[in-house]
Amino acid sequence: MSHQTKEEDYPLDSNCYKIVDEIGKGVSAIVYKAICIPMNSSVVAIKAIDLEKTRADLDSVRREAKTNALLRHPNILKAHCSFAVERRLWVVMPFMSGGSLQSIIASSFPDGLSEPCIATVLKEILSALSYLHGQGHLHRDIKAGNILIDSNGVVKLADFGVSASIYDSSIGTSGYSSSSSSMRLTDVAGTPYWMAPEVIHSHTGYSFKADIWSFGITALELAHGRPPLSHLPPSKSLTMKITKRFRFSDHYEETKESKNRRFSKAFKDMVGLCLDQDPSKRPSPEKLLKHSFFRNCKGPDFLVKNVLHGLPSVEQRFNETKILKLGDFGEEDEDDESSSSGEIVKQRRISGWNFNEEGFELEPVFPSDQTESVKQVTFGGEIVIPENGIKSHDQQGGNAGGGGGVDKAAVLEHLLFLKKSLDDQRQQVLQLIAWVRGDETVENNREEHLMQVIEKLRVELENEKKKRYSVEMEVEFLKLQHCNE
Ligand SMILES: Nc1ncnc2c1ncn2[C@@H]1O[C@H](COP(=O)(O)OP(=O)(O)OP(=O)(O)O)[C@@H](O)[C@H]1O
Repeated sequence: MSHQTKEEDYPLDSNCYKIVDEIGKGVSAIVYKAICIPMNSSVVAIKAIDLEKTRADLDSVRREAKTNALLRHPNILKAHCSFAVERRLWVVMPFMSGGSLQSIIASSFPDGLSEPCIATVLKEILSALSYLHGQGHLHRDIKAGNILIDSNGVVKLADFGVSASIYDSSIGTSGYSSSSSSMRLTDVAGTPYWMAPEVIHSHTGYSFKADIWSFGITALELAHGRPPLSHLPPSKSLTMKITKRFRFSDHYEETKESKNRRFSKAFKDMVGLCLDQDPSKRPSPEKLLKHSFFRNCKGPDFLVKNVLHGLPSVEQRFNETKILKLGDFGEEDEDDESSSSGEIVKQRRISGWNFNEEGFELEPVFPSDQTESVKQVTFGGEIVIPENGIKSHDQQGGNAGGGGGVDKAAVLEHLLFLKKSLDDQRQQVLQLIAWVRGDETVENNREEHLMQVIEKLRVELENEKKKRYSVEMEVEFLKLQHCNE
């Protein structure tokens, strides 16, 4: 299996490439920075896809190569060539030195990018989407991780691993529902947090507007630094559960900066349009391009100055995330249903989520909620959270100590559980700090960057301590009350 673009003859032989560094890791692929020796040692990126991990998806891998070879647009990353190397498929592509927007925000913009930067990036993506849809293709995996940027601030949409053409007969009947008047896909593809509701309810079929939903989620991801509900761990079966990974801070706490951020009406309106539950009401890329949010967009230079300037290289950033992951000592697979500690957490279903335009967030919806939802998306109870009577700060506030129907034993159990989670996190941070401090081989500049990371962690730790203190107080209070009853 191999393919090559016509304009340049990149060799289809792995010996012609020299791997320089590892720069990224996806679910089933590793991305390398490499040089192509016969092409004047030009720098390339090689995505080595593990064909075994992609399981039966050889078709989609072929499709990616085929789709990619036919596309031609300034905002779409076109691979030079692809070929099999043992059990991996190497996709050789231009090296985008800024890496993905996801890796950029994770490293340097934890609270998200500024609106002018977001508008500038997203306008380019809309342009790519408009072209792609015009050619009869859906991308199906729009997210910041698939938006790459080069040293000149040029933004490109990448990763056609799950893209599909509605003209492609190779997908066959399993992929389409032909009963509707327009051709619609029915196979589940993409990454859970960014997936449109109709993609999850695959029996109803979906089409181009699923990309618009993911585009809206990507806008929130760029604005907040992470996609909505990303504190809920995804699972392959789309059953999202919180067991041991539930973090008090994830659900209830925002950072000071993110709390104080105000988004423009135009931005909120644009995202609201994309996140309409009814796909037919979501605007096309062309219509979105005319939205006032994109009116005064800047050029690539603006991104160079405001996003890329001072950013560690993509390889440095990748190494740092690897180091930080070392801090996740003993973290268990989120899909692991049989918890080794035997901890049983009661779970409570949520029926979907609402886009809260005012708060600029997707919010979980509980089946018992009486509130009228404006844009509710139902997931048929596929997401569950601990069932302990605590919903949110607002709902919890007046009831915690005053009776009023609160199940105190359950609250106590939940708070003790949270306390344990905070203890674990504290332990992990301490171990990480000790590990980094003890490593004398770290180079000076990296050390400086790591110190900043540590400082951030220290502040987080302080915040966690404060929270822990208030949780402990609450536990004591409830214990007392419990004993008195
Ligand atoms: N052409 C490229 N040039 C530079 N960096 C790249 C390139 N392609 C990918 N990367 C880097 O590698 C990382 C991983 O990319 P990859 O496409 O494997 O994973 P992902 O899209 O984040 O995850 P997944 O597709 O598995 O959900 C990206 O986040 C990006 O930083």
